[in-house]
Amino acid sequence: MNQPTSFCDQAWQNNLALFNATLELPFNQALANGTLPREVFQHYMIQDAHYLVAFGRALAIAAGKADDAQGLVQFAAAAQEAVVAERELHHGFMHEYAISPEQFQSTPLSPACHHYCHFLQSVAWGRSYPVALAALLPCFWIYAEVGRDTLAKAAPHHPYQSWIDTYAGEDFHAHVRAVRHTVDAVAAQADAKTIADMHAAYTDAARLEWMFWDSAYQLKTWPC
Ligand SMILES: Cc1ncc(C[n+]2csc(CCO)c2C)c(N)n1
Repeated sequence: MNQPTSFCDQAWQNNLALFNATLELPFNQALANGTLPREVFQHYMIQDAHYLVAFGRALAIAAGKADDAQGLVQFAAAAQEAVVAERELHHGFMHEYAISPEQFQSTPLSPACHHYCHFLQSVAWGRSYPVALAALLPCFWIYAEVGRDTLAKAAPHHPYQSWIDTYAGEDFHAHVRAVRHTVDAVAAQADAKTIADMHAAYTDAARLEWMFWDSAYQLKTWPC
């Protein structure tokens, strides 16, 4: 008998067109061929540094909702890593791109970043552990797959090489496999309503990943 499709495999299939559209975004095309304007990467870096803190907070809340010690430890560690990654971004790219701490602090979240941050935190606070994990999964998984795709297409002597190496690297991919494994284990215990809510949360987050890059490429700010 065939193995039933896991939650993660099903979510990936359901959102494949959206993922392919993500790879086709001008931001990701230009990131791969090294032509992404410096101003766009700077804008993205500032927004992403804001995002990482909100993402870390959502992970910490999900960790507190874990129904076993393994989930607690896994997502508490991921929360710490997200914030450590944020500090590394500050000291690395922020320095390289001459973004001062004042410039970072005084730049408001773009509408897309604001939406994604608030979505993650409202799901983490207000929904069950399985639904919170499904909302957090695209952040890991889509970045890993975009990282691999970008590495395959990347021009030599790339200005954003360390970004690509972070997300295309085996360490990060092993981390993503571990998160997927936990999400599948949690989904295997969940009822049909919870699974449907998990799929909806996954798609919302995958769309917000698309919007985050699109917004960064267009240097979007608040209209008024
Ligand atoms: C908008 C946006 N989405 C996802 C990531 C990737 N990411 C951020 S934190 C983290 C987990 C642990 O470090 C991962 C995978 C990003 N940087 N920006």
